[in-house]
This record gives sequence, C-alpha cells and structure tokens, in this order.
Amino acid sequence: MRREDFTDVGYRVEPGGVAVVTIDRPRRMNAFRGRTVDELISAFKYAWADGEVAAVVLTASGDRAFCAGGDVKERAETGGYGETEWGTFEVERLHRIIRDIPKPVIAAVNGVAVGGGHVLHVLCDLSIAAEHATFGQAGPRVGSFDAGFGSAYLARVIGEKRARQMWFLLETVDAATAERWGLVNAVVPAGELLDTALAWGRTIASYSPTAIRFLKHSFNADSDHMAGLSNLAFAGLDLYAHSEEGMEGAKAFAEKRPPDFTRFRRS
Ligand SMILES: CC(C)(COP(=O)(O)OP(=O)(O)OC[C@H]1O[C@@H](n2cnc3c(N)ncnc32)[C@H](O)[C@@H]1OP(=O)(O)O)[C@@H](O)C(=O)NCCC(=O)NCCSC(=O)c1cc(O)c2ccccc2c1O
Repeated sequence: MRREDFTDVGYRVEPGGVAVVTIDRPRRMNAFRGRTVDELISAFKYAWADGEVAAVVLTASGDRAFCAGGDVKERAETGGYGETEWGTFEVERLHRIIRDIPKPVIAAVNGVAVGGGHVLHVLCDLSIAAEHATFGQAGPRVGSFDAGFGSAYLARVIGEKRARQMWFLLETVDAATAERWGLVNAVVPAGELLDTALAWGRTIASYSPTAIRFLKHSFNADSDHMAGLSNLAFAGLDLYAHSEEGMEGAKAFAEKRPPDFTRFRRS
C-alpha cells in the first residue's frame, strides 16, 4: 500500500536517519484493524527500503494509548477485523517484519499497551515507556490469545513466571514495574518520550549499519523457531476467535459487561 493512501498510520523520516511510524486511531485507543496492520507492514517496508533510514521508532497518537490490540468493537460487530488489501489479516506478517527488518525498531510507548498492542512493543528491539504507560495482556477476557511470540518470546524477555502472571491474571503492570522486570529499557517523562526515542535512533544511525544488521539477526536467530509456533498459534486463533466462546469475549467487551465463559468449562 502506498503511504499517500494511509489512513490509520503516519510515516515520516526525521533528520538523522530515523523513521517514525505512528499508529493513528486514538478514538479506539490506537487499536488495530486489518487496514492498520496492512499500513504498518507497508510503513516498515518503506523504512527497510530507504537507505537513509538506520532505525525505526514505533509510537502512536495522543497520550492515552500506544495500542489496545485488535479492534474488539469491529470484531464484535462483524466477526472480523475489516477489509484488507489481500483479504487476509496479516498480524503474523507484521510481527515478522518488526523482527526481520535489519534496522533496530524502538517502541516509544506513550500510554496503554495491551493485548496485541503489548505484543507489538515486546517484539521491538528496544522499548522506552512514558511514566504513565501501562502494560498488559487481555486475550482470555475478550476471546483471544497470542500463543506465538506473544507468549513464548514474552517469557524469554521477562521470565516464565512473570509471563504466565501477565497472561493468566491479566493484571496491568505500571511503567516502573515494567522497567524492573526488564520489559522496557527505560522510563522517561511523557514530554521527553519521542525525543529520547529519536536520540536513541540517531545514536544507532551513527554506528556501522552492517554491524547493527548482523547483530539484530544474531539476536533473533535463537528465538526464530517461535515463528513456527506462531503459525500454529494463529491458525488456532483463527478457529477460536470465530467460535461461540471466542465471540462471547468480544461481545461482552462491546456491550460493556463481564464475559461469561462458565458454559465453556470442560474437563
Ligand atoms: C485499553 C483499555 C485498558 C483502556 O481502558 P480505559 O478505561 O482507559 O478506557 P476505555 O475502556 O473507556 O476505552 C476508551 C475507548 O476506547 C475503546 N477501546 C479501547 N480498547 C479498544 C479495542 N481494543 N478495540 C476497540 N475499541 C477499544 C473503548 O471501547 C472506549 O470507547 P467508548 O466509545 O466506550 O468511549 C481498555 O479499553 C481495554 O481493556 N481495552 C480492550 C483491550 C483488548 O481487549 N484488546 C484486544 C485483545 S485481543 C488482540 O489484541 C488480538 C491481537 C491479534 O494480533 C489478533 C490476531 C488475530 C486474531 C485476533 C487477534 C486479537 O484478538
């Protein structure tokens, strides 16, 4: 998709070789629909192809949310995430391009990062949080799960116990705790977030791009088997999300009521 046609995502290149990709759906807490994912993938392709770009900052509009994951209202209304360029919802491809682009990606987390939005920052090479940012998973409440990078790589980053705590209790983690857990690299005042991310990007841009490229691939190599796990997980999610149990979670969110999963318990 051409960037002139973007509606959900902003893309610009700042002086010093840093591309800034901005999720721009603040009225939905920057939740993504299919089109948003298509545009994010295209934005990362622009950054990949541009020889002037040495690092990418991923952030979002406003100060409330980085990304609230999949657009649950869209899903509750239509059963899916809306129209896409190829008719497919390409979140897995987005995960892959954040990992595969041979330039470091820095998440500038400007608010809530939850569900699939939390997974996006986890996949970034570096994360900087605003002091008010919060972090969490939501899938088991709204009829979803990310049992690929969203669970396995999260456990790699913060450890098994904490990853299980995030997915099983769905508690919100504040920025100070996130830093203590190693979930983010730094916490800064909200007014300094973007400048800090740009400064980190420019620092990276001052180093050898070939060395940085090899290092990123090297860091990825040991966890790349999780891509296979991710294929399995998203195939399962596709079946589950459309099921009665999966849809109960999405409908409950849209109707502003607690979900009732009791009838789906099994031995
Ligand atoms: C994000 C919140 C914690 C914020 O809570 P807060 O109290 O600050 O604000 P509100 O709840 O009043 O929200 C303001 C406004 O935004 C709307 N909104 C919030 N999140 C979403 C969302 N995800 N989708 C659509 N709209 C959203 C909210 O309804 C309000 O609108 P009003 O009109 O009422 O003003 C809290 O809002 C929250 O917990 N949100 C839901 C988080 C969530 O469940 N996310 C989805 C998880 S599942 C997922 O991300 C996912 C990812 C994938 O990659 C998938 C891939 C393939 C299939 C499925 C996938 C999938 O489901």
